[in-house]
Amino acid sequence: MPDTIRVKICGLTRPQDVQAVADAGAAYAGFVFFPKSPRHLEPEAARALALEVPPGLAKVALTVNAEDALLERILETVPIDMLQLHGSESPERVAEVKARFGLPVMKAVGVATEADLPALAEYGRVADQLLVDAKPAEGAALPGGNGLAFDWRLIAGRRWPVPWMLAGGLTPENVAEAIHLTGARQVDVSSGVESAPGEKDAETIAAFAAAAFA
Ligand SMILES: O=C(O)c1ccccc1N[C@@H]1O[C@H](COP(=O)(O)O)[C@@H](O)[C@H]1O
Repeated sequence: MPDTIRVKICGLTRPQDVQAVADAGAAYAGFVFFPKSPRHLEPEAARALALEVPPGLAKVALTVNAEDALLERILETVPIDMLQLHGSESPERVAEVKARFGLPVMKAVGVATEADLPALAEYGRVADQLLVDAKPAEGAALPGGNGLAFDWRLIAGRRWPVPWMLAGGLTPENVAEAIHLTGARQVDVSSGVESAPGEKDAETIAAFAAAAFA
């Protein structure tokens, strides 16, 4: 893992979002394939955006409990570098997706209390990366992308066997404190850099990255 902070901006929907993410010096650009999300893209639309992504910026496909047919359709259409599994996929399913599709897999794990932490160690044995996100409220429509933070002190000083990203309710205003408290070397944001659900804001993306790198 490089010494500098790596930033992921998730839920890009327009060519200007790709440009803003590249200009901000982010390391990952995320595309959401989940129809309930305001950031959802069909694979053909994602392909057009992915082709605009410059080299060096990794393209991440976010899915939620996707079946093989959807993963196949995405990967046949869109040049993707990493899969982000953001549903209730079991460790066995994570291992299966990794083996079947041959791409690095990042598994999102929701955290609300201490009781959620063992899952991180468990998924850390099968995933290539972990995404430590806030656990959504009971009955929430989306398993992520809700702008909800968790108590970062829960993971202060914790380490896992694979690289991990911090997510959940991050903004330009709080990302430096989140990094300081948790020791995260990678951060992921979606709604915290939007002017409206699904609409990324270039200035806020730049401000987020600058605050993370500071
Ligand atoms: O962004 C979405 O629409 C989304 C939909 C379904 C699952 C996850 C989603 N986003 C991921 O959620 C976290 C936190 O987002 P936020 O910054 O709190 O809005 C992040 O990892 C996104 O990749």
